[in-house]
Amino acid sequence: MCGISALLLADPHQAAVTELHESLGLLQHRGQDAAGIVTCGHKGRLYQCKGNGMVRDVFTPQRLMALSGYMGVAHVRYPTAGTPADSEAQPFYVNSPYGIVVGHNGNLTNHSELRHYLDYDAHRHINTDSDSELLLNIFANNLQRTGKFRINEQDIFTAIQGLYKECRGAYAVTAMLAGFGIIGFRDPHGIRPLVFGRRKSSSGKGYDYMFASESVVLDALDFTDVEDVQPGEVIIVSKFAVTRRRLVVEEVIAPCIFEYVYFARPDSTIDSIPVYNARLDMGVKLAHKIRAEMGDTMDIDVVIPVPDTSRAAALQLSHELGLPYREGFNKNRYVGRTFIMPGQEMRRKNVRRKLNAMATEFKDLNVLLVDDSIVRGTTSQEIIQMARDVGARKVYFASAAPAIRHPNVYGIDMPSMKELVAADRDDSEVASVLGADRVFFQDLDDLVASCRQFNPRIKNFDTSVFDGKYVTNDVTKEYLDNLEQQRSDDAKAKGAADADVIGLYNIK
Ligand SMILES: O=P(O)(O)OC[C@H]1O[C@H](OP(=O)(O)OP(=O)(O)O)[C@H](O)[C@@H]1O
Ligand SMILES: NC(=O)CC[C@H](N)C(=O)O
Ligand SMILES: [Mg+2]
Repeated sequence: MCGISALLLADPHQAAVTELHESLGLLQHRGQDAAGIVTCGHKGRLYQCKGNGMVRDVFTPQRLMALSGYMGVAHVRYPTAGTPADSEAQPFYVNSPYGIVVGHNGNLTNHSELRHYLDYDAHRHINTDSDSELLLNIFANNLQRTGKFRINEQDIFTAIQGLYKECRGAYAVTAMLAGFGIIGFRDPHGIRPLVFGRRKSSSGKGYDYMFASESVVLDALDFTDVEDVQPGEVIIVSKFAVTRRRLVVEEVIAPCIFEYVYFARPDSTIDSIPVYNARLDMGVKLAHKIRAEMGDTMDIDVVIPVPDTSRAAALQLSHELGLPYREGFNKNRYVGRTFIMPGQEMRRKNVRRKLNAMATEFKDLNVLLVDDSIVRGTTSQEIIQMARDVGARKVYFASAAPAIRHPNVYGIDMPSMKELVAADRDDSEVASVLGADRVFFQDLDDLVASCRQFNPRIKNFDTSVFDGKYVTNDVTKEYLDNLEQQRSDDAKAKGAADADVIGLYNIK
C-alpha cells in the first residue's frame, strides 16, 4: 500500500510544501520505504525531492524550503512491483507532453504487456522497473495523442478514458500538469481509496483543494466537504475550476477489505465506512464465534491486543465476552509497522524490538491474544513465544480477519502463497506452527458484514486474499506462479543489489 496526496492552493503566492509534507506524515503507515514531493511554482517550474527512507529522513528543512510553489503531489512508498531502488521512489515525472507528475497507490496486473506496448509501439523510454512509471507513460502517451499546444479538461478525460482501458489492476492516482492543475482518479473497481476535499483559502479568496489516500489527512488540515473519489471517476482541479466526470461505471465495485482490517488509520473513513467502527464490529463478531466454538470450555482469563492495529477489535471483543482487557504488550513507539518491512529477517527482529510482554499481565493466566490478521505468522509466532516466556499458562490467538490463503495482486506485498502461514493449513495446523493452544479466525461473511453495514451500497469488496476471487479477470494461475517467482522474499533478496540504484533521481 502506498500513500498519495495532491494539493492546489487558491493563492499562488502561498507554498503547498508544508501541508504536502504533513500529509505524508499522516500517511506514513501506508509506506515506510520511500517518500517524495514534487511541487509546481512560478512559470510552471517543477521542484522535486524524493528517495528511500521514512518521511523524517528524506525531507530535511533545507530540502523542504527548496520545494516552492502553490501546488504539488506527494507519495510514500511500500513497493509491490519493481525493485526497492531509490529511482523508484515517487512521484514520477515526464517532461513530455506538458510536464506530468504522478503518484500511484496500487499495482498493475498487466505491467509486462504495458512495458512491451510502451517500448515497441509508443517508443517511450522507461527507466525503472516500477509499474507506476508505466502508468505515467500511458497517461503521457494518451495526452500526446491529442496533439494540442495547450490542453483542456476534455483532453485529460480522453487520455484517462484510454488509460482505463489499457491499465488493469488497482490504481488510485494523484497527478499534476505543470502550470495547469492537479488531478485525482481511481480505478474502475475502486480497489484503492482516494478522497477529495476543499476549504476556504486563508487568503480570503477562493478555495484550496486536496486529494489524499485517507480522510485523516483532510481532517487534520481542516478541509471540509470531504468525499470519496468514486471508482472510475476523474476530478480535475485547475487554477480556475473543478471539473469531474465518472468515466467508467463498472458492474463490480470492490474496495480492498484489507484497508479496514489493517492498512488504513482507524480515524479514517473510506467509502463512507468508518474504519474504527468497522474494527469494533469485527471484535463483536469474532467474540460470537469464539463463544460458539468454546462454549462451556471457555477458560480465558484475559484479552490482550497485539498493538497497534488490533486494539479496537480486541477491546470490543473483550467487552462482548465480559472478559478483562489488558495492554500486556508495550509497544516501542519508534519502531514502525513490521508487516510492511522488506525481508522476513527484518520483520522478525523488529517484532521483538517493537513489542515487549509485561509479565504481570501474563503470569499463570490463560490469555487470548487478538490481532487484526495473521499473514506470514511472523508477529503471532514471536509474541506467543514471548507470552509463554513470561509465564502465560494457555495462549489462545484470535484473528479479526479470516485465514489468508491467497496472494494479493492489488497493492499489498503478499505475492507468495508459500509465505502465507495459513495457505495450506487448517486451523489446528496453524495453531501448532504458531505455538498457540488454539487459533480462531473471523468468518469472511462476518468480516464483510462488519464493513458493509455502514455502506450497503457496496455490494462487494476485494476479498481475494481470503477467497482467491480476483475482481480483474487477468489473474490466472500462470500469472500467480510468475508473481511468486519474481516477488517472493527469496527472489527479492537476490535482486536486493538494485536498492543501491539511484538512477536519474539523486538526492544525496
Ligand atoms: O502475520 P504477520 O505476517 O506478522 O502479519 C500480520 C501482523 O502485521 C501487522 O502488524 P504491524 O506491525 O505491521 O502494524 P501495526 O503496528 O499497525 O499492528 C498486523 O497488524 C499483524 O499484527
Ligand atoms: N503499495 C503501492 O501502492 C505500490 C505502488 C507501486 N506499485 C510501487 O511499487 O511503487
Ligand atoms: Mg500488528
